[in-house]
Amino acid sequence: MKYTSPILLIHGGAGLWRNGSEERVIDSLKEALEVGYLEFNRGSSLEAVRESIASLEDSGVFNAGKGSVKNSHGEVEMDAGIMYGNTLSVGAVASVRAKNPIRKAYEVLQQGKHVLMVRTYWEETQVLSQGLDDRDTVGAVALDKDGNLSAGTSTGGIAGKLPGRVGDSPIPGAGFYATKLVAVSSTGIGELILRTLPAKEVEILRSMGYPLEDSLRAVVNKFTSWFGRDNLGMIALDNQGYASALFNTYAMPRGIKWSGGEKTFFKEGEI
Ligand SMILES: NC(=O)C[C@H](N)C(=O)O
Repeated sequence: MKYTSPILLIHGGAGLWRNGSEERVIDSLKEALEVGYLEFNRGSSLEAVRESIASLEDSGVFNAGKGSVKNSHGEVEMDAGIMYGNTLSVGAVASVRAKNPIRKAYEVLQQGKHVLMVRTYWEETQVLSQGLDDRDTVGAVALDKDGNLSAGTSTGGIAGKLPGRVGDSPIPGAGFYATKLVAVSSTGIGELILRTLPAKEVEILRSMGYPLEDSLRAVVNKFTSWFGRDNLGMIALDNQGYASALFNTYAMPRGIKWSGGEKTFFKEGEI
């Protein structure tokens, strides 16, 4: 569907969400939309993406930041990436410990010297583990009033992963991507996403002239035909204000806020 800018679209991860409390998840999405949207008053879409993701990281409800799952050594190692479409600037961190990995990714982008930094432990992270094994990755895409698009994703990865394992989330073209035309954030099984680069594929189709919704659908359908179901979710926004969110899993909590209103969904519902 088409929305009026500024637009902020976020997700809380595609998955089974078996033990997830729908109410807490939706409340956290609403809070993140609120916090992120405020940034449109003072910053660009990049800051809206950073702040909405930082809010989701702090909520403890998702597998990112405070709620990150543990690896096979019982430790937390997180991945995050952020991209500003206008300049194709990227900042990403992989296998790190920090309160807000998305802020560290933003710092890497602002410094402009490198794209991806690994294995830096800024702050010890409290492990929240109990009872919420279905919590999932978070991501955001935004379009500000000047027409600038940004995208970002943050995750604790996959529970029980080997130390040093890096997923798709900090890799541009895989876990996120943004240009002057389109912004995308992916969630799902990193080992499959890394081999197929669905965020970049959406960008390619959209830049060939296909509508955003069709581009996203083609990529998710191809992924499902290759690998089966329960492994991918994506959100995307283009510079015309078209937004879309598709997934092949049981649920993908998601929400959108635009100049005319706000919507949040857990399972069914069209963005
Ligand atoms: N649930 C997720 O989205 C996990 C993330 N894509 C990873 O593989 O690290």
